[in-house]
Amino acid sequence: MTMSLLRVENLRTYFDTRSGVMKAVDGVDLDVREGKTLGVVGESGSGKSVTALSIMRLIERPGRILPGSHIYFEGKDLAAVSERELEAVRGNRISMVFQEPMTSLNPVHTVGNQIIEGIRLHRRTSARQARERAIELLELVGIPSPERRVDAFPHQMSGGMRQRVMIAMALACEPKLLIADEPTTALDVTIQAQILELLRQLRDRLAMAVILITHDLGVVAEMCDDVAVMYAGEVVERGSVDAIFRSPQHPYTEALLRSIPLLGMTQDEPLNVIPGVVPSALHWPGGCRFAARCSYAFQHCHRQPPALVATRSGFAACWLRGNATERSQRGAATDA
Ligand SMILES: Nc1ncnc2c1ncn2[C@@H]1O[C@H](COP(=O)(O)OP(=O)(O)OP(=O)(O)O)[C@@H](O)[C@H]1O
Repeated sequence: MTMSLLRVENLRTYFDTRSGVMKAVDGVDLDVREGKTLGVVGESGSGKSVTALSIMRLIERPGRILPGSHIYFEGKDLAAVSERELEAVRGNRISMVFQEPMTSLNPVHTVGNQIIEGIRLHRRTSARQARERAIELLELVGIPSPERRVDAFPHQMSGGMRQRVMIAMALACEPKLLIADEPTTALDVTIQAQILELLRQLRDRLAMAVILITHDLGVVAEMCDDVAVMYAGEVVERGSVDAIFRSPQHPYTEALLRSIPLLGMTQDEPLNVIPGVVPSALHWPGGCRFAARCSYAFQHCHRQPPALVATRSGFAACWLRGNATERSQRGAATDA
């Protein structure tokens, strides 16, 4: 059994907007095992990015992480530590790679200087040593002629190369956990595959854990050990990829799996799209949030929210799955 590296419990992140309180993340539990990859999947707006940003405590006003949220990592609750303590973790023990490298890289500095800045923020090294380490990192992420590329500016590189630079920056301090939020969405399909392959190699070589946020269950199948399925600000199912792909217990997971394009399908064959839309984070429905789109829903589903309880594939929040536990006991159920 692999040890837990990160445990998120009852994470709630709300945004106070003019129209009301957006309950973007509303009681999320996650578990990331040491050296393993957790895929976080779900439709747009389900709260994946807000969850990732909350783990790093990068939520800015009007957003707030609510009391009672816990982010346990290396013996600390990151939801409760001081900003100063957090700075020692961020970019050092936990790093993040975002979707669009051009918005994260500074256009007026060379990529080398940006990597060096990251290294020197957390490590006492001379400028020369840091530059050598930057070249080493560029080589590690597969950038050709790193001695020359270290002095290049972001706009002189292709999208794929820039994403490699972002990964190099994230790895500068050999983090125990890398959070990658849709790291390949902005890239061409062939480059996407290369970046995912690079992430997989680096995870094994550096023995780090990865949280991979994606829309794409095909990517989860290839890359991840565990998966958490998010819907409307909650995790509705989680467990090992093998078990959940073989035997999904939540109707939403089932529907997502049915919507994966299969090899050999022609472009004009319709995919199984899930009818209906995700409800608004301003007004989550009172019962199961998926009930309005669920073909199995019965009356009770619309009234009472189901708890996340143990199933044969992991944990699922569905009244069809022997869900006798009330929501107030959710914590106990997820710890079981
Ligand atoms: N700064 C903000 N102010 C108000 N609401 C926000 C803010 N950031 C996110 N939200 C809301 O939080 C909800 C969750 O957003 P989030 O970006 O986490 O979804 P996601 O699952 O990552 O979607 P996508 O796959 O499109 O990135 C959305 O309803 C979004 O509108």
